[in-house]
Amino acid sequence: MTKAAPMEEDWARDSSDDDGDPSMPAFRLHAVTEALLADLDPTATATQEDGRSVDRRRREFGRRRGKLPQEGPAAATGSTPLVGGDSVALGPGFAAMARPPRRPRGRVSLDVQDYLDQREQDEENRGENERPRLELEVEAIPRAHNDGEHNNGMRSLECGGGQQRPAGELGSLNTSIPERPMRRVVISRSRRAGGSPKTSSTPPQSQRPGTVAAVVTTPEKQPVPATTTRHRRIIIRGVSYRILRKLGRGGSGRVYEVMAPDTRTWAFKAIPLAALDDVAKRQIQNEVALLQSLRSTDRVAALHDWCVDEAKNAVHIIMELGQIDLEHVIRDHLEREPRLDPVFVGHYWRETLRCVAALHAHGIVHADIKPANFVSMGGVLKIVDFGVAHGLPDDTAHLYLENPAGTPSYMAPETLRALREQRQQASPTRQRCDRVVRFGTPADVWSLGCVLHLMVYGASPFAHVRGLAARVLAIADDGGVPVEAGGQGLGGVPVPEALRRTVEACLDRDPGRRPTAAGLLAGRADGMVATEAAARSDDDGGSVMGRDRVNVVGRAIGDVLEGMATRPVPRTVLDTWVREALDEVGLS
Ligand SMILES: Nc1ncnc2c1ncn2[C@@H]1O[C@H](COP(=O)(O)OP(=O)(O)OP(=O)(O)O)[C@@H](O)[C@H]1O
Repeated sequence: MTKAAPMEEDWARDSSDDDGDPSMPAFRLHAVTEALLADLDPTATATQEDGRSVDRRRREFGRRRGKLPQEGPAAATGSTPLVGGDSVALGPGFAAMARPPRRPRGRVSLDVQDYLDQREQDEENRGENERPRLELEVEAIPRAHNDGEHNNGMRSLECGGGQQRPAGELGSLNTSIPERPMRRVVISRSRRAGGSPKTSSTPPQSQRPGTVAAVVTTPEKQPVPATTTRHRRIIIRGVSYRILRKLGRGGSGRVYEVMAPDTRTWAFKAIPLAALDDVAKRQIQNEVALLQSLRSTDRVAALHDWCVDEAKNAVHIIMELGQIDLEHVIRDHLEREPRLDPVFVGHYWRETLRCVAALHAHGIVHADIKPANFVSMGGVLKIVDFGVAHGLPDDTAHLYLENPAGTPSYMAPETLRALREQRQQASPTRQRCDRVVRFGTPADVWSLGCVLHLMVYGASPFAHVRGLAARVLAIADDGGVPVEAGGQGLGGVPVPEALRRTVEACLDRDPGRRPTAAGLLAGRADGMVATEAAARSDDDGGSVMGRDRVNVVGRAIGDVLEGMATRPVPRTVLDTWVREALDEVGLS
């Protein structure tokens, strides 16, 4: 059976992929990996390499001037264009880490440059069979959990043929995962050098040294994959989608906007399997299964199609396309007007509540609620990313998870505490069944409270705590210190009492005392916690907006008009907006 390495795909070769993503939780970086990365001294390596390159070039010039004898077959063989890069590999300790030879700086005439490039390439080609294959071995970082026991060791993934698996067969992927998994990462030269490959002279993938194809251990011809990507296209089960742009990137994969032959646009999520262990693969299987079961739920991005592409060793998902995620909505809003805006907060608070209530009604805990996982679709928010979501067994409020996950700043204290205990208990001899965590719908409500806090105060509740470890500790602190919501919101705007109480109720350290999403929606029209104080102070019987009714109505109508001006709004959505605006001020 052919050992397949992850393929470098055309659509994935997007230089913008490499930029830092603030929504990517650094938490997922295993501590050991962090330490190893900290050990790297790329400057030193580069200096040595530069030194070697300079020597080599000096010798070369000498030879050209006839001062030194020619050596090696490379000089005699004709030219081989320098394209792609060698498969570099770093063993443990990264002793072998080498940067690609640098081009000489300064004024070098073109022919000399070409000659040097060719020379370097020849040297590399000559050494190809002599050098052991260099590989980067890093700690495997399974998606969405940071599991000490399962991150060590070497991992290899075998998968046969280039056929797509029909839906439902993800679990039957032929994988071979030894006890101590370790991810094998091959870095092509173009990536390491931080540039994109030459487009003009790029040979087919199979000829390019240094692309991942070059490290497939068997020199057999690769089968033609059922899913192909030429000219930024992806073919999924016979349907060819044109890739239009990248929408986002998360811990598990990248999301692109694609267009089907009938010109309908969709979101395409590509989840590479190569970096995942068995547990993470089960999570993806779980994500797809949940998306399938939630097809009829109007608050979830609908699954359109999916497949496992073994040739690319990835799961490909086609789903309903959203225009923008809530993280960007909030960021744009705060940039435009860094002041607490009760209309804005009220609208998106109810939208997020509705999404989460819909999931909980289906007995599902999302487990990774954060602004980036709400996407606006036709004027309403829907939830994406069910990678770590779980169905609750029967009618119980909690389930037991081996691998609780999420984004630390939005994770509930009980989950973080359990994770900490897991880690303290973890030892190579312990059984996996020891490491389970009680987890339930209140954890999602905590995360919702964090989203609300962000909208009201401009930051998540523990954002002021510097450093991830310290922040995790602060959130998990069970010293009984309640989270207090301040009286002044963003821009010094006074926070309405009900809004403040709602933040505090959702961020109650005791999961049992938190309100439920459905309960909040069923209570007041604005989805806020009903409090006596709020009821007394608000002359409309409890609406948080009561005191500034006229102003709020005006702004709500302004928002509706603004929304209509920027994009086509279906009548049903418009009706919803108007109803909500009226609800907000108690006029419905
Ligand atoms: N259906 C969609 N329509 C539009 N954009 C989307 C869609 N799904 C995802 N995105 C964008 O892609 C980003 C990453 O998607 P997603 O959260 O599914 O990836 P992930 O790898 O599972 O992320 P995470 O690290 O949160 O687990 C989202 O934050 C969002 O901006």
